[in-house]
Amino acid sequence: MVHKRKSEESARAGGRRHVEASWPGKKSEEQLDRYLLESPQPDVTHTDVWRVLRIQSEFVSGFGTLSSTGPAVAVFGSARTDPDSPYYKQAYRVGELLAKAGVTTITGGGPGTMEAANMGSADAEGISIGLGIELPFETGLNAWVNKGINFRYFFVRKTMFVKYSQGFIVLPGGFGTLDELFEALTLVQTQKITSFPIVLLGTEYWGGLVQWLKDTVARERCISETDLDLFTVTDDPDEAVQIVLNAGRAASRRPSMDRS
Ligand SMILES: C/C(=C\CNc1ncnc2c1ncn2[C@@H]1O[C@H](COP(=O)(O)O)[C@@H](O)[C@H]1O)CO
Repeated sequence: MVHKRKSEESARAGGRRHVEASWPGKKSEEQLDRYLLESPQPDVTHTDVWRVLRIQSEFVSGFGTLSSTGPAVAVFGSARTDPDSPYYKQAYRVGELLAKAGVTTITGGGPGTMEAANMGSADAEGISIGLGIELPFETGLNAWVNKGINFRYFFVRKTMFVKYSQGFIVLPGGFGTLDELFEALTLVQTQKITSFPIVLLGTEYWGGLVQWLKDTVARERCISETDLDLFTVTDDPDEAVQIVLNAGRAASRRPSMDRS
């Protein structure tokens, strides 16, 4: 069982959380952000141009805050995972193991799986980063993040996950988790990033998707058979962490791993 109260107190009392950048965002601003992703409309097109500066500043702020990040692994999974769920406990264990190995845990900074991984890391005295996202329904960073940033743009935030982590461990999740998983798979498949381990934790949960990738996606030649080797599936958090750490060590012996 995880020690939620103890760790909440230690995270809060120690004042270790450091939220670097946050944009509270008025409603009208949020609406304009939504327009950015919609088809061009005459009355807001000119604001898109100015919005680029806002996007740019989010990149600058993210790079600035995270540039000192040491070895790190990103942990993903459902925002809705209940503390009683076995997935929650697994995420906690992943964070704990990473911290014990001297590796930073990076999550989306939200509830559920993210909270569990951040808690496991914080309880083991690790560096526990949360890359939060501004949402119409505000959830805020969880209490176990000791270094946090709030992003407005998902695509800026996703760049940070890839740039500052050595691999992804992905627990059961919904659209958000699948988005993060498939972004990484696409980047590795297209060799935009190399030596990037991706581990799926939960054979039962991921089994159907993996089978579909094999039986339909690969068979229809929408991916190649070798693309199925770009990820590993396990039920063991220790093995998941080991796979990512071993791959990281192997990569660090190679001359270049530039993800800029
Ligand atoms: C839905 C709820 C809260 C949402 N809060 C989030 N905070 C931070 N990051 C989030 C949040 N929701 C999704 N994410 C990102 O996507 C992944 C989880 O998405 P899923 O659809 O739940 O699988 C996660 O890894 C985050 O990076 C309150 O229930």
